[in-house]
Order: sequence, then structure tokens, then C-alpha cells
Amino acid sequence: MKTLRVELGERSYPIHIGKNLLSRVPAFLTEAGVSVKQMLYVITDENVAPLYLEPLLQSLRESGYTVHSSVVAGGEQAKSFHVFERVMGEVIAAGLDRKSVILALGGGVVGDLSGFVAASFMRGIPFIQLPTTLLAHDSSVGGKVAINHKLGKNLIGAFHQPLAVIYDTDTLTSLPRREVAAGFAEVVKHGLISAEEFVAWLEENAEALNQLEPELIATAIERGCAIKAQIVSEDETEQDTRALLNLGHTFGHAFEAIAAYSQLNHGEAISIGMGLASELAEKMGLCEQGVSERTKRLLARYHLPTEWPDGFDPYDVLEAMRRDKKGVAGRFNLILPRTIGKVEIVKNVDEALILQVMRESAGRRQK
Ligand SMILES: NC(=O)c1ccc[n+]([C@@H]2O[C@H](COP(=O)([O-])OP(=O)(O)OC[C@H]3O[C@@H](n4cnc5c(N)ncnc54)[C@H](O)[C@@H]3O)[C@@H](O)[C@H]2O)c1
Ligand SMILES: O=C(O)C(=O)C[C@@H](O)[C@H](O)[C@H](O)COP(=O)(O)O
Ligand SMILES: [Zn+2]
Repeated sequence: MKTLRVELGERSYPIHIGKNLLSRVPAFLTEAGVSVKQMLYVITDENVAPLYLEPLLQSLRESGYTVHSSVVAGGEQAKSFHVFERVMGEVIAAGLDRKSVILALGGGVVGDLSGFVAASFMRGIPFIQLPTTLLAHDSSVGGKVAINHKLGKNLIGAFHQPLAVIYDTDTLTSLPRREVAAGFAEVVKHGLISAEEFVAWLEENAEALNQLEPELIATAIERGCAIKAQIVSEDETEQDTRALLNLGHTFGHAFEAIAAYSQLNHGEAISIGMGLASELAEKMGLCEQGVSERTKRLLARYHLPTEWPDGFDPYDVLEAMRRDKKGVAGRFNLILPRTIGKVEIVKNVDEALILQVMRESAGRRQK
């Protein structure tokens, strides 16, 4: 097992990464100072529950904890007002109090939803992340918790740090192929924003990583978590540099919202977004020619899309991008590459140029 730390003063917490960690959750709870007098509440989804919920509940009960649970639908639709209201009702009915602890057992959807339930119930109770997807190496770290609105992604949320992240990498063996690929979008993103040599390593080892070779995948997760933890420690509430973690997301979130959170998953949407961001940067002369080609080739090696998806109109995407949280006074503030392994926040990007890049990508698609 490897343990990293997110350094945030009194809100600091460990990220434990390793095999068979779900069976050790009671010990990690003790380490985190959670006593058996505190009621636990596990939130998970319909795909994860049959695989991992019962053994977890059993080990917690055997250790003396009182524990209840909720199971939500699988996928992005669960990050909705409707599901939030339902789970909140179940949590209230179960008799949780201010000392109770929520456990988020699942991918980024369960993590974001459960974290927002924890941030809102009685104005905030502790929660613990038990990630079960590759993508969740990103979502379980950093305390961004949220649900979606039909007009925009993650528009209703909070910053609420977990007490701990317990990442059992054995859970990845049951992930569908499409979700493995989605997870690599955020792994690649972590390389593109901060570490050229990590990108080169991802290029070299793509075949084995796609097969989830255990040692390599553990290294990829550790490196991704470490990059994220460092950025979050420097700028917890995204006053400045945390925005770099948003590479590809202004485009990606717009696709997700327009498609009513179906058709493309988050990893696919931001993969297309990273392709578009790299083209835009080249067009603006921010980075040398070839950065976009290398970015897209790497994403394609992880079976991710990088070109315009069917059924989207560039103008609609541009309008949806206006609701991005980085935008101020209607301006487009985007994260764009300077080179492979270095990105920056570029303010007030010309919308005609953004539209042109999207139209060109849509045009290539139609050929
Ligand atoms: N808070 C953050 O910092 C942050 C960062 C990145 C992404 N996100 C959010 O994360 C969400 C995407 O997360 P995701 O890709 O993990 O999606 P997800 O949670 O929907 O999981 C993907 C699918 O895999 C299933 N699944 C999960 N674990 C499984 C397992 N071990 N075996 C079999 N099936 C399993 C789920 O039921 C779901 O159908 C998006 O809403 C995105 O906005 C948040
Ligand atoms: O943690 C962050 O900060 C990120 O931007 C990580 C992203 O991968 C993640 O998708 C996040 O939820 C996006 O945040 P948002 O503020 O753009 O909704
Ligand atoms: Zn993301």
C-alpha cells in the first residue's frame, strides 16, 4: 500500500492506494478518528452495490459500527436534484446526526453526489471517499462536490474535503472497458498539465496500462493523485492555479450538458475537449505545431475520442461554454497548453476563434 497526503492544514487527509483495502476500512476509520459511536451511511450505485456493498457493510457491522446505506442509479443521471433529494430523505429518515459519517463507495458520480450530501446535511458532516473507478483517482481527491443542473455541469456544489481516501485498486478489475478508457482521460490530463516525462511514460506503456497491468496502473494512479494533491494543496478553492486541472473541461462540460448527461461520459467529453484546446492553442500561437497531434495520438491510444461527436452544433456548444465557472463577465477563460506538460490560464479568448476550431473539427468529422 502507498499513502499520499493532501496537505491542507487542519483539513489534511491521507490517500491510501493499494490492493484489498476495502476489507480494511474499519482500521482506516479508527486511524481517521471515527469511533463506533458515530453512525455510518454508505452511498453507492446499482452497479457497484452487487459487487462490493455487502462485504463492506458486514465488516463495518462486525467491527461494531451502526451502518445504513442508499443505492442510486448508475451513471451521470444520479448527480441530479431529484436523486439528491431522495438520498437526503433517506439519510434524514435513518437518523443521522452531526457526528455521523458518509462513505462514498463508487466512481466520481457517487463521490460528487455523496460529498454534496455530506456538505449539505445539517450544514456539513464528515465523509470518506472509497473510489472504485480509474477516473475517481481524480474525483476522490480535492473536495469538489456537486450535482448538475440541466443548464450546466457541477453548477450546484461546495468545497468539502473528505476525511480520507481509501482506494482499493482491486475494484478496477470489474470496470467496463469504456469506463477504463474514461479514467485514462484524467490520467493523461494530469500529465499534460504538469509533467512531460509522465506523458512520455504514458506513451511508452499504453498497451500494458490499457490491460490494467497491476504495478503500472498503481504507478499511474499514484502519480495522478500526487499531481492533483499538490495543486489542491496550493489553491484549495480555485482562486488561481487549481483551474489548471480544468484542461479540456470548458468544452467537455458543454458537450455533457447539451447531451443531457448521456451519450458521452465525462472522460470522453474532456478528451474531445483536450483535443480542441490543443488545436486552439496552436492556432493562437501559444504552443508549437505538433502539440495537438501528440495530444490526440496519446488519447487515441487509450481508446478515447478526440474529434467532434455526432449530433452537436458548434454554436450550441459555444453558448453552453458561457456557463463555465471560470468565465467572468461573459468572457471565455480557458486552460490551454504551452507545450506538452505545461498549461496556462488564458483569459478572454476570442470567441470567433473558439467557434472556428470547433467548426473545423466538426468538418473533419463529416468527411
Ligand atoms: N470532484 C472532482 O474533482 C471530479 C474530478 C473528476 C471527475 N468528476 C466527476 O466524476 C464523474 C465521473 O466519474 P466516473 O467516470 O467514475 O463515473 P461513474 O461514477 O458514473 O462510474 C462509471 C460507471 O462505472 C460503474 N462502476 C463504478 N465502479 C465500478 C466497478 N468497480 N466495477 C464495475 N462498475 C463500476 C458505475 O456504476 C458507472 O456506471 C463526473 O460526474 C465528473 O464530473 C469529479
Ligand atoms: O478538481 C478540480 O479542480 C478539477 O477541475 C478536476 C476536474 O477533473 C473535475 O472534472 C471537476 O469536477 C471540474 O470542476 P468544475 O469546477 O469545472 O466543475
Ligand atoms: Zn474532470
